Amino acid sequence: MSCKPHTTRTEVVDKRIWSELFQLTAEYKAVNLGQGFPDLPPASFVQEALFNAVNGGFHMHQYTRSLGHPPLVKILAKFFGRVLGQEIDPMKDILVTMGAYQAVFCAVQALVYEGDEVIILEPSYHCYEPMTLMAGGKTVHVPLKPQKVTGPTGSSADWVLCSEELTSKFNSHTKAIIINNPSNPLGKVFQREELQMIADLCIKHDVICISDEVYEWLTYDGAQHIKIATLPGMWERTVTIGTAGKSFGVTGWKVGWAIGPGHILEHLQKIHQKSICHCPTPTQEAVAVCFRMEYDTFGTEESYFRQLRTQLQAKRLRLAECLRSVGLQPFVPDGGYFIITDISNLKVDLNDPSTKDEPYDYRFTKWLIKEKGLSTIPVSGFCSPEHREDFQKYIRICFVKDDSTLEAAEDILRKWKDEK
Ligand SMILES: Cc1ncc(COP(=O)(O)O)c(CNOCC(=O)O)c1O
Repeated sequence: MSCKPHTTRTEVVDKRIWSELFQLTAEYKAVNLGQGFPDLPPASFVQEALFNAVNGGFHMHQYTRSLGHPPLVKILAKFFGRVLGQEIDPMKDILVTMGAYQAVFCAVQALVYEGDEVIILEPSYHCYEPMTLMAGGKTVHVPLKPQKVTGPTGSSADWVLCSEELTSKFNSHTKAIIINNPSNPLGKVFQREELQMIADLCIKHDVICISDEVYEWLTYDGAQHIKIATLPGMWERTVTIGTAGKSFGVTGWKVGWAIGPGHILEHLQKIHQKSICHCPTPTQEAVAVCFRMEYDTFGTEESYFRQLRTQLQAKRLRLAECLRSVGLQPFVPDGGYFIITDISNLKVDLNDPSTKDEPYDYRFTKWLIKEKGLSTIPVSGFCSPEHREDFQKYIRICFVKDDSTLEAAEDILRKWKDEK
């Protein structure tokens, strides 16, 4: 064994439940409400855009501009310039990445140095912590706390950010805060007051905000998505991250982006150029076509994003009603792809000795796959060991699925209820 203290940067990355659950889901052919991808085809105009790109001539099959396909960065600058109310230089203020995942990676790798502290609000998307640790940073976790829920249904708005606790975590070592709005897994849409609290602390302590907004178009019941980069003094210190995967229902295309001031983006661009260098040309061309079409209808009845919201709102309601009807307590999300539900009143005999040392929700989700054929995700898997205990009585369920998939899940849950 090497005598050096560290042999790899991956030693700091703990094993997460994800791949194990995906494997079990496949092995048991479970109904998959676990992983966040639509199991239905994208809109026809989206499919046509890729078809036309692939048949658009030889240059569509060769390298394009490393930092982003020119037609794509141009329409992203125009589209988000309008949304952010900001002049955006397509060549300096944008980086196209392999999904939002790589945009987060470039931001953390570029901006977090050995010993820097990064504040992460929990439960949080699972890549933030390992990416920070691999960059030599230190993660500082602030849990969102559930307010007392009266009645059979909670809301993602019941999970609140404690001002005193957040304030206490900012110090001279704090380099960045990563926020996810709307959030995964809670579906929380941050209110202006909460974003202002975060902004005030970032400005006071000269901290960068990495704002993961992949669900930016998916807010329900009139909830408003506010981009923190639009708050006074925040454009110059915010990296705003998005993805075509969740915007156009094409998670397999892996086209994401980071948008922010050139003095920050130049560093992300260097990480990208010295790691993967190029993103695929055809999918970038197709996403550019989709955004040009949406630009003309944005905010009108014909807007695709508005129609997508309506379609997903109905699926969200359907799943919430099913969960309530079988005695579960869902927290109806104001945004995103997922509903979390409290499972503490479900009495099941988790008699699998192989999982006895795992958190309760890990054990429950494995039992649900093996015994009932339904795949979900444990919420404590979105938490650091420090707060994992507080989140072990919830599971995450994806409602962005074909109606036939939702129906299969409803049958399993209702049959289970009748057996009890
Ligand atoms: C908050 C967040 N950021 C980033 C990403 C990654 O985006 P992309 O697919 O564009 O890399 C995702 C993708 N969702 O993951 C599926 C799941 O939680 O089951 C995400 O939810």
